[in-house]
Amino acid sequence: MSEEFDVVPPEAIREGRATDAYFDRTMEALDHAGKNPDVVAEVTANQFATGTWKLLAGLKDAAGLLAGRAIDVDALPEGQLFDGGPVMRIEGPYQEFCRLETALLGFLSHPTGVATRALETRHAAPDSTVLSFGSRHVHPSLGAMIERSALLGGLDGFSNVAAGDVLGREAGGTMPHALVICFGRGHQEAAWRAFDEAVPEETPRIALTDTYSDEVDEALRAAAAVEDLDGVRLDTTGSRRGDFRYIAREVRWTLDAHGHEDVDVFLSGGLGPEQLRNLRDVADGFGVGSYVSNADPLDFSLDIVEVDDEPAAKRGKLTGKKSVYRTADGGHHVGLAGREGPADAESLMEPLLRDGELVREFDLDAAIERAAADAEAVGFASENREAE
Ligand SMILES: O=P(O)(O)OC[C@H]1O[C@H](OP(=O)(O)OP(=O)(O)O)[C@H](O)[C@@H]1O
Repeated sequence: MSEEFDVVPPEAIREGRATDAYFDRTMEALDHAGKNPDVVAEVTANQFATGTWKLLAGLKDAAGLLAGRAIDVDALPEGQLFDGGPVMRIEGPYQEFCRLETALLGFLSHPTGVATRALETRHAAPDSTVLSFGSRHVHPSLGAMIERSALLGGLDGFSNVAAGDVLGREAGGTMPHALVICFGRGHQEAAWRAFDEAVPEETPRIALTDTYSDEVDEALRAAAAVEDLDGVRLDTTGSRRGDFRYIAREVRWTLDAHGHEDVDVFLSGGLGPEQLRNLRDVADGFGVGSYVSNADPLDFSLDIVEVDDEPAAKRGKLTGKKSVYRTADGGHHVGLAGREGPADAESLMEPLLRDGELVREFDLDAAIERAAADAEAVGFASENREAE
């Protein structure tokens, strides 16, 4: 048995080996015919606006893949919302990037799906702490992508430790049921105290209080057992849940009644935007997993739209190099490049590579800020509420 995991290595991705085989055949056929036309190709999910905003993510890795090839690339900035039209444009000899299409689309499609779900989640509870707990649901090689996309969408933190190493940020979390169970039924205090004594001072003391018995009872016991307890987490199993909002309210009420107003209440387990809107006034924070991590990838495709300066495309696709604009009223407009755009509109495509050289810096914090500001500009939150 091989000791290697079944993971395509980064070098294979960079070399263009992580490709659909038909691109290898295409290269052979083009070489055989002595053809390598200058093309313009665009990455697009929907050609026309659909009324559904998406949040562009994955651009840093996409740029890293395309760097070093004799091509010019323009793209929307990472953290930009878009609704129809291209997010990236590649110009150059087709053979320079033919075999990279598969990995390029993957680098953009999956993070964009995850980041968009994170943004929806963020807007469902704008004033709460929301952490990404979902890396357990996906292949471990995707951990950093999941957590980076979750941050881009506005979540406050994440749980995957190795992703933290990749992103240069520290993972966070509370405690699992396994810790409490290791100390045995009836000995929850021992688990909470061991945690308090063992973890670094800066780690928030948040006790999991749903393992063996009633949440209200365990929350009070945790508050009594751990001096300066920061919070309790309820992850009540679905079959025992009844009304999670009532359970959270009762826990909050009882903690307050016993003088523990400063102990926060965190909730987790199967939560998404709908649940967060229902729970945000009775809890201080949430752990959200599958709703974000299990997002469907957005269906991006790469299409040639010009060959040797002439409009071209397969039928059903719009020919010609395009420009993308944010209009003054927060709308998204797509038009042919070189034509006049709407009055007072901001053109969104920016240079990414020039002759293979990276000409843009990637700053995750700046992208997070852009996503938040653009969501505001396009009315993402109110649109989301209308969709309820
Ligand atoms: O339901 P999701 O939104 O995907 O949330 C991710 C996980 O976080 C919670 O687990 P917890 O940390 O309590 O794990 P444990 O039961 O293994 O201790 C929850 O029960 C989920 O398993």
